[in-house]
Amino acid sequence: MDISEITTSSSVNGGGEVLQMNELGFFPNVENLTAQIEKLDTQEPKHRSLLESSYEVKVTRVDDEPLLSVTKFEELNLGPDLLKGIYEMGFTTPSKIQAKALPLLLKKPPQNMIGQSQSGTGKTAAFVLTMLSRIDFNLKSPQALCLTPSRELARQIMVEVRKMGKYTPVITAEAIRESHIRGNRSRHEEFAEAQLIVGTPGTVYDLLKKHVIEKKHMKIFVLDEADNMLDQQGLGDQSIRIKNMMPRECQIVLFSATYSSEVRTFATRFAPNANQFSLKVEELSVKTIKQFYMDCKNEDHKFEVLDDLYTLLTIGQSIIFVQKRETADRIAKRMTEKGHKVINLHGGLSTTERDEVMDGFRKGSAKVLITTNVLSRGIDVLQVNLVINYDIPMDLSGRNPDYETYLHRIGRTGRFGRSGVSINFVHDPVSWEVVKSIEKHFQREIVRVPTDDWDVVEKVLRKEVNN
Ligand SMILES: Nc1ncnc2c1ncn2[C@@H]1O[C@H](COP(=O)(O)OP(=O)(O)OP(=O)(O)O)[C@@H](O)[C@H]1O
Repeated sequence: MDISEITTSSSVNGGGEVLQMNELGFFPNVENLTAQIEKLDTQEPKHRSLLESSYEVKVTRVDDEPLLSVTKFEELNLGPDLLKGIYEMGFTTPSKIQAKALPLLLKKPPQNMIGQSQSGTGKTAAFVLTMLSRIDFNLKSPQALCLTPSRELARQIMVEVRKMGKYTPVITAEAIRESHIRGNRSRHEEFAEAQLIVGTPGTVYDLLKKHVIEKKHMKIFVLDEADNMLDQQGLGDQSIRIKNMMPRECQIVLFSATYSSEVRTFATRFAPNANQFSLKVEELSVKTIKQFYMDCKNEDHKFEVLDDLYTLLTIGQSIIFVQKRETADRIAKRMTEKGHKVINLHGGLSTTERDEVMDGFRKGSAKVLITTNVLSRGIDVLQVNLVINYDIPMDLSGRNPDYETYLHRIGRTGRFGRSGVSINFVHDPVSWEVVKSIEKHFQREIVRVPTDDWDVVEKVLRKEVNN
């Protein structure tokens, strides 16, 4: 392909335009950056409250009763012990997904749910509250089970469970690979009493099979990041096997920010007769996350740009996503050699190392985290105001965009109405085409920032990040 003239069949900037190679590489010259950024600024007011936010959610109900949406947590008939926990967490008002989904989730008899809402909008609290309110605290046996794709997310959800359930007598257990030498209590003892379990599918399946986790009293089964958990190429088999072990009357609750159409079809079989929440594709990306790209000349230049970015700019807390573990290790090593303080997390580390790295990042003792897709979903660190896609997320072929992963990755910033910035590094025609496809798919502009004018970059980022 002649990369000096790339024709896009359609783009959000207008279809069929011819994009000229610029002086730095292959990529189009954005005529007036300032104008572009000003245009972005007018798209959505900053810090719009989530409750007031304009995105539309389509609700498909299993019964004909009018849709009840609450404005206060008190309207949900939760026990005073749960309300106390919620308020202590600083949750004064339910978010949109909580306001609409909780009345359906808490219904008696229970109904299944396939829930969707944008990243960082409070889906966790919706299913955690449901799990906690379904438990009979007098019965010391597993009653609520939540599966997640990563140990980091399982641990994070458990923190939310323990905060929310602080004033309840709930007994909890994490079903993730063990990272410590166990004390006197065996896993058998721990799980025999645990009422609410959060874990990853491999470990949960193992514990169910060995009857360490008893299943007969299970009342609610939750899949967080459900599209990922049902993915037939990945965790789908294990999730299905686990679901088949649950009692028939168990409530099935699925939540994610994304569902491809195939996965949604499968989800409706997995959770039959479910109330469904769905978002239009153009509503999927959070408006307070500004999306940029930097056109690098080649793979090596990407590293130079990264080094410059962290040398010349003051950046708060940030996550750099790469496609492979080896890249994470390599970039971390090179950044450290350049004097940057970075940490690195991927599936090749031991569980203890993973926990230490994540805990350090959450505490803020480390500001720059280099990682793979293992942390692309669900991780909630409110201070993260910049996400860098050092490698653009692509499918296994390495040529096509992985739209869902893109959305989840950039969703690690801009949590719960906060503003955030994402920067995509493009370095060849494939990565450029992929970024253009992503822009077109989500119908949200991805604006070029230069790699050679750091004053402009600083101005742009400072403006967005400090807002
Ligand atoms: N009602 C609320 N009031 C204030 N803060 C809230 C409320 N609900 C959730 N939050 C906070 O918002 C942040 C994002 O919530 P959460 O992690 O549940 O998002 P999510 O929708 O699950 O995102 P993702 O799709 O990335 O997993 C968390 O820090 C959470 O504590």
